[in-house]
Amino acid sequence: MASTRRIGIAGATGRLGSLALRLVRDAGDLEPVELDVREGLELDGIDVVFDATVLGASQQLVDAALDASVPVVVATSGWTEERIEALRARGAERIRIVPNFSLGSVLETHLATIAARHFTAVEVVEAHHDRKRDAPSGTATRTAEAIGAVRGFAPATPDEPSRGTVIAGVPVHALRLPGVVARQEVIFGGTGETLTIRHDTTSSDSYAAGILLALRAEAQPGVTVGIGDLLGLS
Ligand SMILES: NC(=O)C1=CN([C@@H]2O[C@H](COP(=O)(O)OP(=O)(O)OC[C@H]3O[C@@H](n4cnc5c(N)ncnc54)[C@H](OP(=O)(O)O)[C@@H]3O)[C@@H](O)[C@H]2O)C=CC1
Ligand SMILES: O=C(O)C1=N[C@H](C(=O)O)C[C@H](O)C1
Repeated sequence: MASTRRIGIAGATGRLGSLALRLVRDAGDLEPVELDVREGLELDGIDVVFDATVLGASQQLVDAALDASVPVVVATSGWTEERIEALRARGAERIRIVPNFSLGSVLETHLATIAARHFTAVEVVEAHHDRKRDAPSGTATRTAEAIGAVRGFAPATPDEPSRGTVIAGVPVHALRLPGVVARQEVIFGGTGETLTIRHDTTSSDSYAAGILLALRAEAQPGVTVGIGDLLGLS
């Protein structure tokens, strides 16, 4: 009989962490262990860490997991390409950083990288609930970085404050509003036309399948970004 995988969950009192806690509790093959980064980072007996906290705590947790050779699935936003490259330069192993667990969001970013080959101008507009602590979102940052890696973009009037934060040459605009869960539009501009790729998260239930997929997956060498590989996208 296969053994139960013990999942250490950091941020289990929060919105995403409590969803992960419930999913892991309800899964027959997984067992939850609540971790509080503020109270210490004892990872003995943990098979995989799931992190849904804030960037500073996430960095501490990743460091502790690397020391203890425990794989991590990072849900926390703020892991920019620059921070991920710094992890890789340290030889980090078995870290998966997932900007967004929802299938539609993963597809949106993937489709945007296809469209990026054909357009010379693009902007990203994201909207989230007003309790979100960070801006722009991890998903928008990752989407801009992925688009920017396909080809160079240069926004018109990049230095105007109302033109957003420019990430990898792509202006990113963030809205924070009650009534929204999460939404993102990637808008490409061309000659006489625009192409908008839009994803709406209507419930945090959209994260469930991706979380379980990542927690059950065999940990990959090095640092993996996203769950595209687990969905056959890369
Ligand atoms: N990858 C994805 O698909 C998704 C990612 N996210 C990301 O996950 C993260 C958490 O989001 P969400 O659950 O909405 O946030 P919440 O604010 O609801 O929860 C944050 C959790 O982190 C804990 N925490 C906060 N500060 C610290 C600290 N300094 N040290 C240790 N623990 C801390 C909180 O504990 P306490 O309450 O005790 O302060 C709480 O348990 C965000 O970065 C968000 O962007 C969110 C949704 C989906
Ligand atoms: O805080 C959230 O809610 C979300 N955070 C992630 C992000 O920053 O992209 C993922 C999703 O958008 C929900």
